[in-house]
Amino acid sequence: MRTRPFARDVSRFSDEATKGPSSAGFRISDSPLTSLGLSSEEALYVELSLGVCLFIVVWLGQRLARPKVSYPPGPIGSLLLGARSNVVGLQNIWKEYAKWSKEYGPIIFFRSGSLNYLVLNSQASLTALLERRSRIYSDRPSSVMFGELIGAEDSFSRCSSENPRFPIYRKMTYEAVGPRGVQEHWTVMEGNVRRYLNALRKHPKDFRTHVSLCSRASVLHAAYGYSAGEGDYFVELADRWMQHINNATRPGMWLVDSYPILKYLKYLPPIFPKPAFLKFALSQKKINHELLSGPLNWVKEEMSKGRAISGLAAKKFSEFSESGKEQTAEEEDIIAHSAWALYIAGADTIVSSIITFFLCMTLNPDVQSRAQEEIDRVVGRNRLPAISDRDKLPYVEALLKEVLRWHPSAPLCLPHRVLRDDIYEGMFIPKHTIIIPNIWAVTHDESLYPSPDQFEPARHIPLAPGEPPPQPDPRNFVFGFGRRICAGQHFAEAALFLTIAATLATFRISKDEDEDGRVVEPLVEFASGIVSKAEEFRCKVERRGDWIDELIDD
Ligand code: HEM
Repeated sequence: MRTRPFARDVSRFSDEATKGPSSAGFRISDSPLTSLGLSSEEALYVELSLGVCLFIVVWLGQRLARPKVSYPPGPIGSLLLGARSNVVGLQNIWKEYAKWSKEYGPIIFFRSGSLNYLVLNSQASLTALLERRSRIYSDRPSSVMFGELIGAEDSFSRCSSENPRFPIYRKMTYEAVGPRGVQEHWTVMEGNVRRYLNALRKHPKDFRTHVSLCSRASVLHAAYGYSAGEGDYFVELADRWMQHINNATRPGMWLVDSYPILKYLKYLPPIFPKPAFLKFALSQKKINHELLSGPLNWVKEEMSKGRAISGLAAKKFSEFSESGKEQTAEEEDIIAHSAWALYIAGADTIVSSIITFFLCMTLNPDVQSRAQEEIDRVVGRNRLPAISDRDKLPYVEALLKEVLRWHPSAPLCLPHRVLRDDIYEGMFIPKHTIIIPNIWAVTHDESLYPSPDQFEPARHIPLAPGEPPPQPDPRNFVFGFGRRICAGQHFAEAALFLTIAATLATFRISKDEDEDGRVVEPLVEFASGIVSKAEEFRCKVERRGDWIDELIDD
């Protein structure tokens, strides 16, 4: 491993340097070389030459002491842009990365400007690095775009693992939506699911809009105790934010991150047109501010009127006022960012998975019938499935896992960064390399999931009672890794189960027909971006019978 043995002594040297030559008591005429008959100028030249030789010897020694390892294989790309030119602009880049494995192996290294990237395409490398070495692999890449230009470096999902805020964020969200905290939200989720079913009954073609409102309403309530309704401003704002940012967070997207000098273009006089990346930064900054402060101001206003509200933000504000401690601006900012993280990270990921579920049901009528048969048998037709039914519905549970596997809503996870130089299987991974965990490649790895493109929930059901399922649980990958694992996994699973089970209990999803009665095949394509959703596709959503009206009436 490469070490820097002199780094620790730097402060000592700089201390002496600041004292200056007189305090160090050193004068050129004191040099022992002058006693050998050399003039003071000659002594100075000799000493400088010796210094340079010593530096070269130490530098060479360090390089030779470094183990003989090479970088992992990968594409080189163009001279100026590195492999950035190979990745930016490609659709569904996770598939391209997975294909690269055939040429380079499961671990791929490439450069773009000043940045190094490492794509991990295999379960083995993800587990070995991001799980077992999570202490050094849980950092996030710093970004000129999202840091200096937008000012989001301290936000939860972007902050460094060394940022003192990081453990506080994790603790706050764990309390709010971890295995115990999530139970407080079940009733609200069930209410939102019932409203969603009602909307679906009235306007089945608009299922995407109903799914989006249902999921966003649940996370808004968990974060701020806010109840969202149709046409809600905060729901619309989060949708706008997602559309704006989803593609913008792709690794290698911003040239200013690879070439930070470009940031100085912000000082161009106004007569020059503003470059597109600066325009993006400005509008993103504005919308971030609106999202961060809007719902939080609503919480403060409600609390100032003496109204009791739930949610992470109100709970934390109340804890401060009850303790009698003055809350600092920094503490308020931490609460704001924790609540914001739930609001932002939570909704679109759930929406993506539920829309994937609609697509899978359109394509796989047999799977749908089998799940409905299980629900009818276990839950009956007199009530909607509740969270307490989850253990009793193994096929629905397997279907949920298969939705997460078939199209993970965050196919490339969020990027991690390694804090120091590392070596893995004889390959050198330099400090600050950006790690791209290719979740999609793992959930479509033929050796783990035979026929990976087929939607087959049975792969998650044990062949005999008490045995483990035949194929790995995709939840071990789709929610991320190590210390950065998704903070809302328990919340997400509960929301997904309730929405999927209730939809199956009450509606039938099938292929649509055109005006001439011909079957329309649904489009099976997914948008690129950090959260990837199925593109618009046609399907038919019908009530399973009149009896469902009684179940879903408010
Ligand atoms: C199907 C639903 C969801 C999926 C597939 C998902 C997936 C992920 C993934 C892959 C990451 C990155 C993990 C890593 O870097 O290793 C992540 C991070 C995160 N997720 Fe989720 N997520 C979902 C729902 C939610 C929900 C409902 C919430 C909150 C209510 C949430 C909150 C977060 C937060 C705060 C982070 C950042 C964690 C950090 O940086 O330390 N997620 N999620």
